[in-house]
Amino acid sequence: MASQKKNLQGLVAATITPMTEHGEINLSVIGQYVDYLVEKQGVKNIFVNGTTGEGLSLSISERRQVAEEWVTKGRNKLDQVVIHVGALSLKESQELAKHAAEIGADGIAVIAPFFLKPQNKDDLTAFLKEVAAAAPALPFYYYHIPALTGVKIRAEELLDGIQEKIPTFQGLKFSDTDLLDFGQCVDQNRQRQFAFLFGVDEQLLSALVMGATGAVGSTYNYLGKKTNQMLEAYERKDFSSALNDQFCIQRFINFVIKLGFGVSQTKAIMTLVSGIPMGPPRLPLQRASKEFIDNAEAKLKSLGFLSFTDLKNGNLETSS
Ligand SMILES: CC(=O)N[C@@H]([C@@H](O)[C@H](O)[C@H](O)CO)[C@@H](O)CC(=O)C(=O)O
Repeated sequence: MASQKKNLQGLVAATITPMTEHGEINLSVIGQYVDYLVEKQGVKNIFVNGTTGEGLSLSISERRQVAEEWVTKGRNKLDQVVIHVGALSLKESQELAKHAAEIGADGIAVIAPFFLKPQNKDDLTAFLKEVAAAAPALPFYYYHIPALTGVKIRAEELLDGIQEKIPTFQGLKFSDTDLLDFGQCVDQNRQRQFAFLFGVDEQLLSALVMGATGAVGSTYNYLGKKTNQMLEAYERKDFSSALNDQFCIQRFINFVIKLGFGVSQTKAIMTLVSGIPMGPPRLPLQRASKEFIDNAEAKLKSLGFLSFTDLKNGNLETSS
């Protein structure tokens, strides 16, 4: 059984994997990154080696090193460190799950294998069960991100009876806009103590209404403070303030989505806002353009997310 840890709730930053200019993982800035999240953004939970962390673009050895560094540097500073251990190979996924347990992570998460795909709920459950069994003392989260995996099995369907198959099942990270599916996951599992972590940052307020217990996302790296403000307003039932905060966050995300927004752009924005060099993304992703960074910076400033005094001398190498 999973050890009784306190529930994962509130904001969880989907961490970026810092890289050197030569494209190697850069562990040397992770300590600084932990302090930034805790002190500047008020974010004390992290999700490592997921989409934002380019987990699937790293070698197994790199994933182990990155996970270990976050756990080590986060000790006594972070509340929970969840490691994404999903992989196409069951064996690799099990190795990473086992490793996460050995290094003292607080939980593991797994996406659906996306090349030779599970055809139905039973196939997917069978895969997840084998991974979870490799770390029997760790809380297990299913990471639902159908737009990227192409696996469209509804989360509601997957959750039906899952704890009988996977005793360590602890919750769902739901990175999709289907609020019917999300709402039904919550509704049908009210008697269970699952964590329902929403993964579409620009729609978090709607998901809170639907019963989200927390959120995992890329923007909490640099908009954590603003999003925490929204969560606090929601908690005290000040829905008008919460909506204003969500709209403000949406204005930024809407703006960058129109410019073209993904992991590369997240790395550039985080470098700009935190001053910690995140480096380039790994191929096939390309660096964010200088034009994108200039526009994003202007928008951050106009929305009050960044002032001139906040700007550090981040390494803003760009493609042009
Ligand atoms: C597709 C994608 O990357 N989605 C992000 C969101 O945080 C997303 O960047 C945000 O909602 C802006 O659209 C997260 O759900 C991903 C995530 O949690 C992860 O990096 O594992």
